[in-house]
Amino acid sequence: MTNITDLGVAAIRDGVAAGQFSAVEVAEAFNANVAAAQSALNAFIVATPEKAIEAAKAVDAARSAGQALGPMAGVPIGMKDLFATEGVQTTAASRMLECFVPHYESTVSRKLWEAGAGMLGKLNLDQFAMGSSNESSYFGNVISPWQRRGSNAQLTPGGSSGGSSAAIAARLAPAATGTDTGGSIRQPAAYTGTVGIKPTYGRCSRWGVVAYASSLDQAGSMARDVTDCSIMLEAMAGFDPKDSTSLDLAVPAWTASLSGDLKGKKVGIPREYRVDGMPAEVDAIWEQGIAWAKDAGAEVVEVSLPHTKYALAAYYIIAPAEASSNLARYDGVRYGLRDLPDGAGLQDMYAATRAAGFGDEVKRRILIGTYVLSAGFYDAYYTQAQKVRTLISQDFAKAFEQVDVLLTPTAPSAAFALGENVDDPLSMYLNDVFTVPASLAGLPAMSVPAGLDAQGLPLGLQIIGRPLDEQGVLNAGLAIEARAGFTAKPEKWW
Ligand SMILES: NC(=O)C[C@H](N)C(=O)O
Repeated sequence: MTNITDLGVAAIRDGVAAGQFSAVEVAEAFNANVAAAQSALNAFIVATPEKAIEAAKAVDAARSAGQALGPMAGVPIGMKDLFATEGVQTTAASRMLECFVPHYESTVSRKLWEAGAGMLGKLNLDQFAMGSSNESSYFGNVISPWQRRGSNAQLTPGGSSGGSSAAIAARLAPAATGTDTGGSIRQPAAYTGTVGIKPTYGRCSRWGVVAYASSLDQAGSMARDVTDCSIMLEAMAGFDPKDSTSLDLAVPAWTASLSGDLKGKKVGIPREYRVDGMPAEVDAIWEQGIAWAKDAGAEVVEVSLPHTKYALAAYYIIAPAEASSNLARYDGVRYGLRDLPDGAGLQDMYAATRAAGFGDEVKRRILIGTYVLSAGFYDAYYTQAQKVRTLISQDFAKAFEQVDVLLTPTAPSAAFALGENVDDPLSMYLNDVFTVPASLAGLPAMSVPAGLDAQGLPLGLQIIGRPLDEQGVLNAGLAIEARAGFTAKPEKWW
């Protein structure tokens, strides 16, 4: 029999339901992989093997009693450490929240437990989800299970959901939650040969998710194939009165309607995504993706998204602006770290707490955000960026009059080495060039693994859909997945 830890969400759930193995056996197998990989990969901030076993026992008992099982029954998952989990440390990979143990459960995680999933632990990430490489984590960066052929240089698993992507690729979890503000699900998925979907803004509740940039933050699912991502997203999504931006819409039966047949569909190729200096292999995989879309029956047409070149700049104004406001709550008074130097007054406490509790990248964004919102610069930066955001949304709306989905590379390169961009924030931000436009427009988008580059590293293709058309995105993803036949996995060195 195949190793249990090579199985995905659907296979585990169906195997447990059919009695091929127990949920406890599954949880034990993944718990063992988590423990064995921790010192090498650092994918988890806290492992919770007992939680995984507890949930598995409940599923096994329900099965024995002949009760109906949920859509994630018996599936142990990793939880990005940005989701509040009752009684379990929730850090956002920061010193500020190192000792924060919530008294409540985020809506998304609660829904997953209700669907029968169990928690393997809290996954590492970039601090407050700010970053593209995982190097801003207070708990040390995650190390990708992937390595370049013939090299043991350590690579990034992407970010900010890098613990999630690394854990899935290394078989420490069959699936994991992610959050995506400007690419944090899609880019790590692309770097690790995994699948990740960010749904339409408002599909998943943000209640109980540590806030970064509230008008952009969106939870989503990450797994090893499109079907598994779809199953998990269905369990996570849905209206939540506790989140004022949550969409009051029923969750469609995406998984039951999955189809990789693109006959009658139009796939758009945005001209402006052909940027100078992109590695030839990224271009080549994009061409390959176009051929696969045609093979699946789609008509492929070129479209224009004329304001694309302003997206990155607008994102790195809007996201820090919102972050500077959201992170004002960490003042040492209410919760989180408090640094109260001897004889200090209130202002000194604020300053000392924030100096000690935030890492450099978080401070950089608070500074940028505060600057672009300040009286003299608000119109020049923040208002301009909001106008650009509207233009970008209009570009997409126009393109979607012509086509059903868009196909692009997910990232401008394969995974880079740790340390390579860490002192150069601008080149780090450039990683997000293909992912931020869909974020600014609140559109559903996913990354699907498409192949390996010459160094043996995964490359991903991005599919962007109309608002609320997760189905169209998933179907196009399935069509690409079926043709890419991506089965590569990292060679085990940890
Ligand atoms: N959170 C994200 O979506 C990651 C993005 N690279 C950022 O730093 O904002």
